[in-house]
Amino acid sequence: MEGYFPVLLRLEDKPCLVVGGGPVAERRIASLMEARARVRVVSPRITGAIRQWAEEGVLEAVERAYVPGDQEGMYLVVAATDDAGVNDAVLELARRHNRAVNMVERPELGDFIVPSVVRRGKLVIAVSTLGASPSVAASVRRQIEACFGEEYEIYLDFLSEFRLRTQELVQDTRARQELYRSVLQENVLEKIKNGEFEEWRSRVMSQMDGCPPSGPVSPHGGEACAKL
Ligand SMILES: C[C@@]1(CC(=O)O)c2cc3[nH]c(cc4nc(cc5[nH]c(cc(n2)[C@H]1CCC(=O)O)[C@@](C)(CC(=O)O)[C@@H]5CCC(=O)O)C(CC(=O)O)=C4CCC(=O)O)c(CCC(=O)O)c3CC(=O)O
Ligand SMILES: NC(=O)C1=CN([C@@H]2O[C@H](COP(=O)(O)OP(=O)(O)OC[C@H]3O[C@@H](n4cnc5c(N)ncnc54)[C@H](O)[C@@H]3O)[C@@H](O)[C@H]2O)C=CC1
Repeated sequence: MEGYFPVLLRLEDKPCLVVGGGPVAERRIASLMEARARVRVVSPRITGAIRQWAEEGVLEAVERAYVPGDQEGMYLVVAATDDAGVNDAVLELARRHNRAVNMVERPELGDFIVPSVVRRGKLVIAVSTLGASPSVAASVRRQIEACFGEEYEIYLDFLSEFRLRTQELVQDTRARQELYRSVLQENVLEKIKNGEFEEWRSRVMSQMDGCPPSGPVSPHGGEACAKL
């Protein structure tokens, strides 16, 4: 189980097939939908949650045994049945068409494995033990969750906005980097936690807006357009 390439895959609107409709399939479907993939699930039995998603129209559920034609046009495939023969057939056909497959019961045969994930808005932390122990992956994930709270979502949204604004307003690369570094030195996470953030943020952003192009501003709350 070596030689994996960790990536974040863009799946928005991509057709993805999940074969099988048990609890493991349900977990895969939930994360595919979070990535806004177009999910088709094929399985004679489906969990209550999958049924509900189908009724809400957020996925397509085909309630019968898998047939090869189900894979047509699919970008990515999850073989999640409890039948090794079916999972093998899914894998074999997908290989012939260069589709990426996740094999939930013998992951070493598939093309990718699914990590345990912490999401705080734009902060995404994926943990994997490469299948050695999913329980350890979940335990590490819980420890990380305790270290990186919800405040990171607001923090990264702000940094993203600040970065775009500085790119628009400050042409000089060095000045831009200095400005960005100085905002990183501000204790923004603390401000978010103790309720001072919104006021500080609007002050910083309105200083930015009031500046002539190329005029750096100070995020310290000092004078607008002051040189750093
Ligand atoms: C290879 C992989 C599949 C892939 O993606 O290709 C895989 C494989 C297998 N898991 C098994 C069992 C369990 N899996 C979990 C939980 C999770 N499993 C997940 C991922 C992965 N599991 C991939 C490797 C990830 C890595 O190692 O880093 C998570 C992260 C994501 C998700 O599945 O949604 C999610 C945690 C989410 C979270 O909480 O953060 C639990 C605990 C629980 O359910 O609470 C148990 C029972 C306890 C135990 O066994 O540890 C079995 C044995 C089946 C059997 O023997 O019957 C196999 C098959 C095998 O090992 O052959
Ligand atoms: N990757 C992981 O995290 C884990 C993997 N597993 C393994 O994953 C497999 C699935 O686990 P569960 O969802 O708990 O199993 P499950 O037995 O609850 O569900 C199996 C599903 O496969 C469907 N199925 C069976 N034959 C089919 C066919 N010909 N075409 C389409 N669908 C078919 C069934 O209708 C059912 O919905 C098991 O083999 C288990 O060993 C188990 C636990 C965790």
